Amino acid sequence: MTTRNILVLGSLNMDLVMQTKFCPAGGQTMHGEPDGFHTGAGGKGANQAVAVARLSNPSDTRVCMTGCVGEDVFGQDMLRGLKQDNVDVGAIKIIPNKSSGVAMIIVESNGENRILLSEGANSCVDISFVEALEEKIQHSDLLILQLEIPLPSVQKAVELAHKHQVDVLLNPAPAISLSAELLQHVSYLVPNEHEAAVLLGCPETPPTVQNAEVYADKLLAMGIRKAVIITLGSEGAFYKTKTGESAHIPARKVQAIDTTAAGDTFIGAFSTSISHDRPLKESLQFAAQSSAITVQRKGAANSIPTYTDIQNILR
Ligand SMILES: Nc1ncnc2c1ncn2[C@@H]1O[C@H](COP(=O)(O)OP(=O)(O)OP(=O)(O)O)[C@@H](O)[C@H]1O
Ligand SMILES: [K+]
Repeated sequence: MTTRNILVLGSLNMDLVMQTKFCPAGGQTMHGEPDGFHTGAGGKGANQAVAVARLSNPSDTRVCMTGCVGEDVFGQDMLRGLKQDNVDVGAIKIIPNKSSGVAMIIVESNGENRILLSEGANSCVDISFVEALEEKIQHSDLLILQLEIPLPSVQKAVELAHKHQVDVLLNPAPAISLSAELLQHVSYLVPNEHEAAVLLGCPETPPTVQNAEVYADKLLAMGIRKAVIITLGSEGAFYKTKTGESAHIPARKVQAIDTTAAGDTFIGAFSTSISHDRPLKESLQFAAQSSAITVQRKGAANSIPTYTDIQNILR
């Protein structure tokens, strides 16, 4: 059995969530819901690393997370959580006198969210940080990236991966338009429908199952090396490869309770499967199956299923 090494370079954030009947006005102090506060480790980078680790067979896959946290309790907590999930945290840098990235989330009882982000230590993932990772990138089978760290660092990482012929999966979130210079080094581009529309300069008209192939063709034409996979929420996903293979992967029909981390689960499951050279379509079916479990559970990283959960369901 060949061991695969998957490297995730990206963000680590602590979510600080407060539930309240309504938000205080300026200058006002009020109580939130009793027991209405909780914290949860997040950031797309860390969530995707957890997803890969949980959905891999631990005997044949090693997952390494790299990025930056601050010198604070949140940073320590995030490192501890990742270690519990068997993610290698040896390449995460603790930045002195910096706060970790945080998301302050106020959830009103009518379900409306207000979110304030502070990138904190994530902004320290600069070009020199990425240059120091060259050997790690070289010895990886797949590099997973998102856009919650500075863009020049993402560009540098794809260049290093290209230099060492390492496959890159890019989840272009949050959505921005990207240069051909960056996209030409991406093997697998995995946007959701909104990110696909922004990449193509038509944010008002996201793709649907019916016309996703047109969008996938245009994204492939921007230089993607192997495949474009557009996720479509409860409609599943659509993929097209450089060689012309395409299909709609339907989502499983389930009662969704909370779709947070669905996309991260999808990417984690797909990544571990494709890194072991399983067929693309089979890898995407595994991804759809895994994320269908995530949407049936409340929460973010804690709602991502494990390899054993999937085995039990299949049994
Ligand atoms: N309601 C649902 N029922 C079943 N599967 C779902 C549902 N929503 C999402 N999924 C699965 O999760 C995958 C990813 O979802 P989605 O396209 O919403 O990603 P995303 O927008 O990146 O998600 P998020 O930002 O919430 O993590 C879909 O392709 C689908 O397979
Ligand atoms: K969830």
